[in-house]
Amino acid sequence: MVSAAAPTPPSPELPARPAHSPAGPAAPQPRPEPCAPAGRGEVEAPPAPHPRGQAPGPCRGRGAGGASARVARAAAVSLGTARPMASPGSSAPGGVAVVGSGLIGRSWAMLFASAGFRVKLFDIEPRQVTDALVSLRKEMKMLELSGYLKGELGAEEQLSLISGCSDLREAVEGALHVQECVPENLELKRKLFAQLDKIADDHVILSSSSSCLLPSKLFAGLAHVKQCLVAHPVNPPYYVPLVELVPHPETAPATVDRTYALMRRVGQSPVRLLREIDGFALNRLQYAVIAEAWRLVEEGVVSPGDLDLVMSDGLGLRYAFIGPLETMHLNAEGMLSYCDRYSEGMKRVLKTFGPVPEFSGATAEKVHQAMCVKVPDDAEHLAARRAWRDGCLMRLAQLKHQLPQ
Ligand SMILES: NC(=O)C1=CN([C@@H]2O[C@H](COP(=O)(O)OP(=O)(O)OC[C@H]3O[C@@H](n4cnc5c(N)ncnc54)[C@H](O)[C@@H]3O)[C@@H](O)[C@H]2O)C=CC1
Ligand SMILES: O=C(O)[C@@H](O)C(=O)[C@H](O)[C@@H](O)CO
Repeated sequence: MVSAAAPTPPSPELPARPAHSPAGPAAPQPRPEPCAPAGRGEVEAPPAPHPRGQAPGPCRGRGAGGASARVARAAAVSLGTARPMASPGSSAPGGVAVVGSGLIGRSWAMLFASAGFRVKLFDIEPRQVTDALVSLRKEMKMLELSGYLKGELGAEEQLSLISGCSDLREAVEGALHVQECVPENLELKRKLFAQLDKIADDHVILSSSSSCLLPSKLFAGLAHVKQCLVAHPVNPPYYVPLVELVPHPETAPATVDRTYALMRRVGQSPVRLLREIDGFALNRLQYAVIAEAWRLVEEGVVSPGDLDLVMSDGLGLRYAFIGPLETMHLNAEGMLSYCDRYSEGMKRVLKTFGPVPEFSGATAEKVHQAMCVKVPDDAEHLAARRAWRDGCLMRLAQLKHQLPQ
């Protein structure tokens, strides 16, 4: 097992957090006690869904203390999801295994560590683990320097919770949650979950980060299918809190409840899909938008640059605070009023939508060239633009927490 590599100088790509920020750099905290002997602290049952639009913030106060935790535990007992808490006096929430140390796995590792979880990183390519530990250190030190590190622990404390593993069984041993983050390939994921199925005990949650593979295909035939679900993040998960929880038809309700509670505890904003559907909710919405964006450019209606401005300087500003249904509700005298006023127009326009694009050929070239004029597609420019994007997302998240809901 390897731990985070030697310190590397932080690169402050993020704008410094304003002094009045409510969530300044985390003060050094005592490192949480080792997990209880069972190695599995429990995450309480899901708290009441957070008030509309009030995405949970960076983790604040964790462990089993406080009235809200007692209420949550009582709920856990009633839900039958309560399991032995960590030993008295220790608030260590237990261990998480991240399988696949690429783009998404690294972000998950940061999130779980920010909430005090021990994180074991595994990858089929050992170099991916060592690279991950180096890049996590750089990013977390930079976040702390600029005041955007999540959680109560300092960067060094959080980094000390993250370790690399060269053996899958070792990574999963003692974990209360496994987050799979391997490439979006059904056979690859099924092979991995078959391995996890042989290792898992009857308590651990087996979760996939899949973008849109159906749980009924991912987890078919597994002995621990009741413990399986998809927890689909949005890139980059550290900066965009939404997580879609998508159950297999046989997923136990307690599995969804425990994952919901875990996601809230690490500061994410989980939503529950009541049944599986190809593409889940986020990518069905996203692909509907992408498809019409593509058609508008392909048909010469608008340039790629102006198309993106329609979202970034138009719809996207509103959607950062209210969703499409509430937008309708507020754009008239309530939803019914909106439907009275605009449904005929919506149906007329929707009937003009063209076929599913191929996303290839001349249009792909045209859009690619337009994107490269703005962001050249070499690694350095792409990384710099992602850093700029992440800085904007962090400031937006900070603003959302400061605004009354
Ligand atoms: N990149 C994105 O924007 C988002 C991706 N996702 C999903 O997250 C998952 C991972 O995506 P990325 O992190 O972007 O991929 P990635 O390619 O950056 O990382 C995948 C990692 O898995 C490792 N790997 C491959 N086979 C493995 C195995 N059998 N056991 C352990 N490790 C293995 C690879 O070495 C690599 O390090 C995919 O299912 C993807 O659809 C979800 C939301 C957003
Ligand atoms: O866009 C995202 O961050 C997520 O919805 C994803 O699952 C993937 O990036 C997806 O868009 C790839 O099609």
